[in-house]
Amino acid sequence: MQRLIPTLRNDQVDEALISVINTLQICAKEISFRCGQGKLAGVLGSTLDENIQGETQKKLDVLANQLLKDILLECKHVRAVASEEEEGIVGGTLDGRYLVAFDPLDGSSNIDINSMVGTIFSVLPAPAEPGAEVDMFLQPGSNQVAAGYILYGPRTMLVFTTGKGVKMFTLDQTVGEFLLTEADVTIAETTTEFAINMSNHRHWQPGMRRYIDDLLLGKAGPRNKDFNMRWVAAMVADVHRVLTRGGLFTYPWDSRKANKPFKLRLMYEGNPMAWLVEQAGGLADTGEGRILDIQPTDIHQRCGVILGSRDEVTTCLQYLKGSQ
Ligand SMILES: O=P(O)(O)OC[C@H]1O[C@](O)(COP(=O)(O)O)[C@@H](O)[C@@H]1O
Ligand SMILES: [Mg+2]
Ligand SMILES: [Mg+2]
Repeated sequence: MQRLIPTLRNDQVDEALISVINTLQICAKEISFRCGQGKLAGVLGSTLDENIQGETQKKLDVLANQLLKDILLECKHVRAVASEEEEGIVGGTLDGRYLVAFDPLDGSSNIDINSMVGTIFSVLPAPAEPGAEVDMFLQPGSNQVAAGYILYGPRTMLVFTTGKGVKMFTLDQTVGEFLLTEADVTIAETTTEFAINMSNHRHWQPGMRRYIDDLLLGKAGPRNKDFNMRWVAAMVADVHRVLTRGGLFTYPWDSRKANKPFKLRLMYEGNPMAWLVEQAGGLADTGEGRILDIQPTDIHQRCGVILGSRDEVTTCLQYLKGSQ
């Protein structure tokens, strides 16, 4: 099985970008080890702090964030990093060619129950002139040069794209290396599986309610087929399932909080996952357009997410537009 660096070289990925991805896989092994240790290393539970998103930070959120920051900023090709857990950006090498945005630990509520969590990353080009201001990060997802995630599950996996399809690597614990286990991931066009937090049903827009209600009617309803539902409560694991066996994943608009109609963050969750899904032949939309086309105005902004199997996403969008 092929190792990470030779695979990247085969794809003619730029050496500086290879170095950034290599740095990310070093972080991944360290975070994977800490997740595996759990209580043995005293890393479970919450801190007394809240992050910039107003959410309680878990000890592992803080630890993973610190590790990624420290290790990435040592890479001379990294100009700056932006994290879900940091208010502003953190500068690195002033003439570094890349910017890295990350969700250090996605699915934090799963940490203490020993369920799946992951790290999501997005690499953007830095502007030609040296410097490090927050505005550099405000680029649409279509500008990404690499994006992916590390899933800390029963197996630790590194999944990414550099614009040449989606590749999956599995961490071989015996040699401590990521080995290529899926060279060209493709999402089936049709599916009978969906993922949504059903407890928010009463807060969705009417179109989304009608779409999900029709899925639940199965063979007895207008869709004329039975659907299965899954919800891991970690986008990284739900998207991994979609990439592996198809499906639709959505965290749509909801009316619970007037000032926070969306939950998922564009730069750390929406964009990297959208690019992966598109590279695997699927669709990724906000409900009003392609996620990758959004021009960000804030590094912490949130967006609606509907992604996965092409035909199912298209059908969902038709319900939202009231044409179904
Ligand atoms: O708590 P809910 O409504 O099930 O939301 C789960 C969603 O929240 C998230 O966990 C947010 O990620 P963080 O753990 O990084 O805050 C997504 O990964 C997931 O899809
Ligand atoms: Mg997250
Ligand atoms: Mg997180």
